Amino acid sequence: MDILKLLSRSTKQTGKNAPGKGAVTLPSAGTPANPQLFHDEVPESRGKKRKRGGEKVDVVKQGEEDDEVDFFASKTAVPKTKKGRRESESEEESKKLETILDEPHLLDEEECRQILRSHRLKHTLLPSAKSQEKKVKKSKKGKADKKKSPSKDDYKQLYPQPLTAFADLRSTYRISGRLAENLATQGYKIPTEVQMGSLPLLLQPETAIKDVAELEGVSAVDLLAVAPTGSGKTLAFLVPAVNSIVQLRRLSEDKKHHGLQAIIVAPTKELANQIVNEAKKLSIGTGIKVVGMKKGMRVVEENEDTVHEEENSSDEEESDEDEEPKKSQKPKQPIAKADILVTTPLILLHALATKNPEEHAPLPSVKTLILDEADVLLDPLFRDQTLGIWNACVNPELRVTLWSATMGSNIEALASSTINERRRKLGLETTARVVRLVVGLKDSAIPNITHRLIYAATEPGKLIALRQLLHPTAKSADATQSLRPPFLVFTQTIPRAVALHSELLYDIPAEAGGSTRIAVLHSDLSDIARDQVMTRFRNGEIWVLITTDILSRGVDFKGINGVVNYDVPNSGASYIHRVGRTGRAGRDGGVAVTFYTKEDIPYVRDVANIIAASEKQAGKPASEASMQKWLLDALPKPSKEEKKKLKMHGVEARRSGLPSKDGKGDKMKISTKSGYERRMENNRKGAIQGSKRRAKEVEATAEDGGEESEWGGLDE
Ligand SMILES: Nc1ncnc2c1ncn2[C@@H]1O[C@H](COP(=O)(O)OP(=O)(O)OP(=O)(O)O)[C@@H](O)[C@H]1O
Repeated sequence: MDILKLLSRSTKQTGKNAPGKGAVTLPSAGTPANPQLFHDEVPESRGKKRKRGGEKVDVVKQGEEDDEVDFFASKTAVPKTKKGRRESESEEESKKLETILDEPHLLDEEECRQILRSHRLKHTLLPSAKSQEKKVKKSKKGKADKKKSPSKDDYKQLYPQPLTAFADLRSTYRISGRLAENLATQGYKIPTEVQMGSLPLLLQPETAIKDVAELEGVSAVDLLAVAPTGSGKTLAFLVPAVNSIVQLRRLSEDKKHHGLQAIIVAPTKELANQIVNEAKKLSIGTGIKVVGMKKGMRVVEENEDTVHEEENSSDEEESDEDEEPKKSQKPKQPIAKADILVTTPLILLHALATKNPEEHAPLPSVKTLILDEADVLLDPLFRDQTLGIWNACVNPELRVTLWSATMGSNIEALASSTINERRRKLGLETTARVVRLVVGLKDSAIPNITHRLIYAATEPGKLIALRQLLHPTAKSADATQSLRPPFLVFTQTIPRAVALHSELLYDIPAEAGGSTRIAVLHSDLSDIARDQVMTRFRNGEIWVLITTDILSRGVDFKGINGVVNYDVPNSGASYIHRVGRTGRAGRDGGVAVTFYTKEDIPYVRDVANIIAASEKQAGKPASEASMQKWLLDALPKPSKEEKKKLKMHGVEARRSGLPSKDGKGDKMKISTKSGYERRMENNRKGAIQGSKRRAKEVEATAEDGGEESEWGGLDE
C-alpha cells in the first residue's frame, strides 16, 4: 500500500467549502454575527435565564437580535464620555450608577449545568496540596515515602454561573462602569465560551460558585484555562485585571500614583505589543497605565544587590536565552509608571536581576500574574525565566491565571504544584483554589476551518504546489483550490523563511503591488523592521507573510483567509496554534494547508489526528471527514523520543534549508529546480571552470614543452 498516494487522495476538500457546495464564505468578509464556537442543542425548558421577577430570557439569543443594541446603555445610565473627559471614575459616580443597575441575574444550578454543557465548558477544581499531603500521610503507614499522584476522585467538577451577556458584567459582577463602556464601545456583545466560563469566576468567585465546601472562604481562585485559538482569551484575562485595579484606584488617595499591580507575560514581542494595545483600549478613561516592557526599563527600586540592566543588551526569545545582564554605565532611568506591565519573560527577569544569580528583586505590589500561552512559558525554553518572575511576585494575595489553546498534563501539574509550593513558602493556606477550565475538546484545532494535507514528493514539488495555490490554473480556478490573500506561510527555520521569501518575491504581478505584497518576519530582523511588517500586514498592504513559529502563537490578524504550513509543524500543539491564526472569533471560511514530503511521514500522524478530532468536533459526519480512520491507523506512530527530537529541532534534514557541504541538505533547499537540475547546473559550471583551467594548462604546457596534466573532470 502506498501511504503517500492514499493520503493525498483522501485529504481532498470536503464539507461546506467543497466544490459545488455553494459560495465560500471568506473570513475577511466582516464581523461574525456570533463569536461562539459551540451551540449544542439544549432542551426547550432549559438554557433559559430567569430574572428575579420570574421573566424568562433566551440566553443564547441575547445579543444576537440587533447589531445596534447597546447592552450597557439600556441597563445603566452611564453617560457617554468624550475622549479624555473623565480620567478616572469617582466613587460617588459609581455608587450612583450601582443604585440604578438591574438586580443581579443568577441562574439555578441546573440552568448553569445546561448552559455550560451546551457551550462545552468544563470546570474542574484541582486537588489541593493539603488533600494530597493527607493522602500521602495515610498511605505512608510503614511504607516508603512515595508521593501519591491524585486519583480521578480528587478532581471535583464545578458548575459556576456562566456569563450569558456582557451586560451582566455590570449588573451582576459590578465591574467598573467605565470598563463596561469601553467593552461596549468596542462592540463586544456576546461573550465567547472562554469569557462565559471564566469571567464570573475571576470577577466574583463567591457569587459564581456557591455551596462548594472546598472553596468556602476563598476570595480568589487561580485558573488554568484551555480554550481554542481565537476564542477571546485576551479579553477574558484583561477584564478582571483592569477591573481589580480600577476598584483599588477608587480607594486610593493619590490618583496619580501608579504602582505595578498586574504582570502579563507572553512569549513574543508581537504578542506582548498586541496585548498592550488591547489593554489600553479597555483602560480608556480609567486612569490605569498599561506599559509594554522595554529594554533598560526599570521596574523596581534599586538597592546594593540590584543589577541594572544594560540598555543595549540584546533582546529576548529565540536567540538570546544565554544572555546575562551586565552592569550599566548609563544613568539610571526613573521607575516605569505602570499599573499593568506586559512583557516577554527574559526582558523582565533582567530588570529584576540581583548580584545573586539565584535571586530576583521582589515585586510585592503585584497581585495579578497572567501567563498567556502558558504552556510555552512553562516549557523548558522559557521555564526558568517564567518561574523567576512568578517567584518574584511575593504578594500573598497574588492570583495567577494561565491561558492557552493547548496545555499538556505535565504543564498543568507544574503550574498547580508551583501555586501550592509558593503558598506554602509564604505560609499561606494550601487549600484548593486552582480551577481548570476546558472549552471544547482539548488538543483539537478550532472546528470552523477547513484542513488540507497535500503531499509533495520533493521540496521543489512543494514550491510548485504553493504556487498553484497562489495562481490557480483554469482547471483549478475554483476558489477552494486557491488561497485568497492575506495568508500566512510557516517554515521550519529562519533561513528557509528567507529563502522562500526570495523565491516568491516576484510571484505577485506588478499591477497588484508586486514584491511589496510579500514579506518575511522572523527574530533575526530588528524590532523596527518587525513592527513595520506587522503594521503593513494588519493594514492589508502585505498579502503573503512568510514567517517562522514566532507568529504561531496568540497573534490576532482578523482577516486572515488561510495558513500554509510550508513545513510540517514540530508538534501537534504547534499545528493547532499555527492554523488558529485563521478563523478567529468564530469566523468561517479559513483554510489550513499543510504540505508534507517523504521526510515528514513519521510525523504527519499527529497533525492527521488533530484534523480528525477537529472535524469530529465540528460535527462532520464520518463519510465527509477528510481523515479516514483506516488511513490514520496506517500512518506510522512516532516514538516518544522521535516526537521530542522533532519538537526540539524540527525535521532534521530541513534544519538549515541551505545546501550542506556534503550535498545531503541540498535536496531540502527551497527552489523550484529539482536536485537533478541543480546537479546539471553545477556540472555545467564545473565544465566551464574545467575548460578554462585546461586552456590555461594547455598554454602553460605549451610553454613548458608539452607535458600532459591530469584532467579536472566534472563537479559532482
Ligand atoms: N466576545 C467577543 N465578541 C466578538 N469578538 C471577540 C470577542 N472576544 C474576543 N473577540 C475577538 O476575537 C479575536 C481573537 O481574540 P483573542 O486574540 O483574545 O483570542 P485568543 O483566544 O487569545 O487566541 P489565541 O489562542 O490564538 O491566542 C480578537 O480579534 C478579539 O477582538
